[in-house]
Amino acid sequence: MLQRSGKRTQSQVLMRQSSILDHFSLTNRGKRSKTEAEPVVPFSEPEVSHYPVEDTQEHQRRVLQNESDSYLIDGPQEPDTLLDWEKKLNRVLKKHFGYPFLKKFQKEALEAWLNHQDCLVLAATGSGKSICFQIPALLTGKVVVVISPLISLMHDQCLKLAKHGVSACFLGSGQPDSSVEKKAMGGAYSIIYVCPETVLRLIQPLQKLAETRGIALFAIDEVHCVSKWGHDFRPDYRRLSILRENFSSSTLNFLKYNVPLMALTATATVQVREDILKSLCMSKETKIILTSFFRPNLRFSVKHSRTSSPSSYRKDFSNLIDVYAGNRRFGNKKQTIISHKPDSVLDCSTDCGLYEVDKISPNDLEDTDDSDSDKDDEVDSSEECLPSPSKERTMSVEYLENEVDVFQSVDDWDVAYGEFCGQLVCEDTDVDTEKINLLDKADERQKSSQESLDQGPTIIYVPTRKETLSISKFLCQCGVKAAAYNASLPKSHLRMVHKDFHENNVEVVVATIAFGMGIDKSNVRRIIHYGWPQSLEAYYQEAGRAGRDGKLADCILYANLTRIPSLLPSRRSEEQTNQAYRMLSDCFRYGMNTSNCRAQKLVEYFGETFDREKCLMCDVCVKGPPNMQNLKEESDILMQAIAAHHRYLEEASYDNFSYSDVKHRSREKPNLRFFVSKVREQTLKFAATDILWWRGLARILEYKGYLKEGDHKIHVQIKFPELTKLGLEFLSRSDQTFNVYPESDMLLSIAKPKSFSSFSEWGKGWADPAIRRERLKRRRQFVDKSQGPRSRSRKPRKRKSRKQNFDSKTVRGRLTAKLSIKK
Ligand SMILES: Nc1ncnc2c1ncn2[C@@H]1O[C@H](COP(=O)(O)OP(=O)(O)OP(=O)(O)O)[C@@H](O)[C@H]1O
Ligand SMILES: [Mg+2]
Repeated sequence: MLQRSGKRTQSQVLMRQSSILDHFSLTNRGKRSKTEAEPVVPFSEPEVSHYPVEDTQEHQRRVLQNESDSYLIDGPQEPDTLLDWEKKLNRVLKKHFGYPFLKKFQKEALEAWLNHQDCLVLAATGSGKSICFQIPALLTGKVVVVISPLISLMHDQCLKLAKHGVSACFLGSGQPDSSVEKKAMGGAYSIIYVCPETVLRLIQPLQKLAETRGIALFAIDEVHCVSKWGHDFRPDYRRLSILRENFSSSTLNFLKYNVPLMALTATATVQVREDILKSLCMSKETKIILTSFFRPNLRFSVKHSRTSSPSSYRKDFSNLIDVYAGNRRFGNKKQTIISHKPDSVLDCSTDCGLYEVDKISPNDLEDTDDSDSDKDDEVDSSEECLPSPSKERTMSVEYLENEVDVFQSVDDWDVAYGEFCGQLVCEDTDVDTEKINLLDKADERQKSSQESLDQGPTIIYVPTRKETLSISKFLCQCGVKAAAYNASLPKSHLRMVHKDFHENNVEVVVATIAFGMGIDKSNVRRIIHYGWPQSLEAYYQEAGRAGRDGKLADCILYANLTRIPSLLPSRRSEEQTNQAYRMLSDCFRYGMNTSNCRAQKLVEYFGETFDREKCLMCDVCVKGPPNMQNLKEESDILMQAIAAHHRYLEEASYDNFSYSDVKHRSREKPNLRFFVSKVREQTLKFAATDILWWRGLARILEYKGYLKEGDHKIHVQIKFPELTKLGLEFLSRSDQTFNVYPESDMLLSIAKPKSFSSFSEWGKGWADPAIRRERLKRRRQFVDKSQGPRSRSRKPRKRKSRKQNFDSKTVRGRLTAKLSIKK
């Protein structure tokens, strides 16, 4: 029975010196003989129950025998054993995980837990956060409840634990499977993974579990999902404050201490951290364990690409194709790339280079479009690649809308519940500690900047579902074992791709963000982002799938650097939209950066002070920044145009721009393009300078605090520039130099002025006074001629009327008119 106890204050609780014994005081547990042989407990795939429900007690006894270190469970403990808990930890670590020692942050997290403290662990992707919450179960024999956002993640972790001899189960949010759930609540598993929706439903049974077997810890993994300011907000995570309320010593009188909360993430900005602490009602004494987010073995780079067509694919993936398909392409072309078990849903044949999901019943397809009208012209639809006529549909590009996966859904697989019984297997851990240590040294990293990568798979992240199919199809046609992964594909397919990926049967997974969090495969060698990510949090989280064995890995972002990225569609409040724009803007700036070490930019984004000068491996560190340029003249002229328009300097000496019609036009909010047209009009020298270049300069000026956004909204790139006070000061200092590194878009506009111009040649011509005069002259002649009898087709007349419209209404039209009047 659960009883309410008299209230005990937190300070009273904290006054008592805690000891490890407090954690080991088990209830309802019979003593066991140390000589008893360890049972061999079979490991099961999800949804296979090996123990009938009534065997729960017996099962629990066996689990405890198998998993926990006897001296920790059975008293009485000798004093030296208690003091030397580190030794015990190391023993558990070696026995179950095969690691020689704990990392510093892991030890700190465990110390916080031993002190009954809540703790927030912020550590890099792949640093080993999971062990922080897994070990308490092994040390105490109590249960650890882990709240996790995805079935796939929970499944993978249970599977790993089973191999490490730890029993675990996962409870998704689908139809409850009473047997697994009941056994879990009866204490049959050492670790229970549960999605937030389900844990909210299970509060009472969990309270009972806390009284019987005991709950050592609530771990909230991927805790950035709590925050509205994060990149992966889940409303159900926010309701997890219920854990603090319901598992505190003041609510449950059998508890001496609150059940500690351990929250963990690899991607939380300072704002997100504060939100987490508040939203989960974590205690004021919460220990914050902050380790470096820096991953010394990841080689970051950004490349320009249109990322939109097979011609871009050919160019951008040629290296990848060489790496994986080099031999196969020129060797035995007819070989079967993947030989699967007969029931596999995946098949890949090089005959047509197609990796297709075959014979998927319509019921399996969710959120996909039935019509074939949504054909993608860019995708090769040669006959052999088309789905065979069948009542059952074949999955192919034609059936997918150009939809996006905005977040990873909890039920990303076709299983909702699973149980895994621990059986120790000796596993080779891929972690090359020596290599990691080497890569932590600057000179070794510098050497690695040119090194080629070891063998291992690649993940390509794309924004839309359609691209997952078109790119994986393209790669398969080139002989690469590639698979698509997006939330609209059948869940059985997704599970199979996971399996094949982990078993090294797939070389490249082309995925939306649905294949993000929790992918813990040690030897992923490349993470390619093909298109702008929506935030640096998401980018770093996904990039973190690479090089988890500590060896060198590439993280390449291909993006169209000439385009301002847009937000992917999603339901957002106004506040969330602003935040989403802010995050996208940070991401855009990361791509535009040409002068700062990429790794430095990334870790500083998460509030870390980068303690070394550079990573020495990223594209910026290797190539070095471009030449610095003194852009004082260009900045002045742009800012003068802005200042003149906004009447800041109306009577001042900057009357190069005599805007008599400022008042008239002040109702229109002038954007950057407008000011650039002013500059072009006034200064012959800049008549042909591309808008891209000015866009870069405006961004730099905004970053320096000289310009600000004029419409008080958040844009990815400054849109309606206005001068700040600082900008006015800057403008008034004529002697000053303004040395800056041109950014990516500026460099591109210089390197390829034509192809990256967002003004047409026609438009550019209007900006050049000489060309404009010539054109107007020709137009007058044309008009004179056309006074006579004429026979005209409809099209030119239409064009003319559009032009007239343009002339009378738009800014450039007015400029033209003004100039022609002057003339
Ligand atoms: N003390 C240790 N010594 C060596 N390897 C370790 C240690 N702790 C964990 N690892 C290894 O680190 C890898 C990553 O662990 P884990 O999945 O817990 O990372 P994570 O920090 O949770 O990453 P993510 O943020 O991506 O979820 C695991 O495969 C594990 O084998
Ligand atoms: Mg993790």
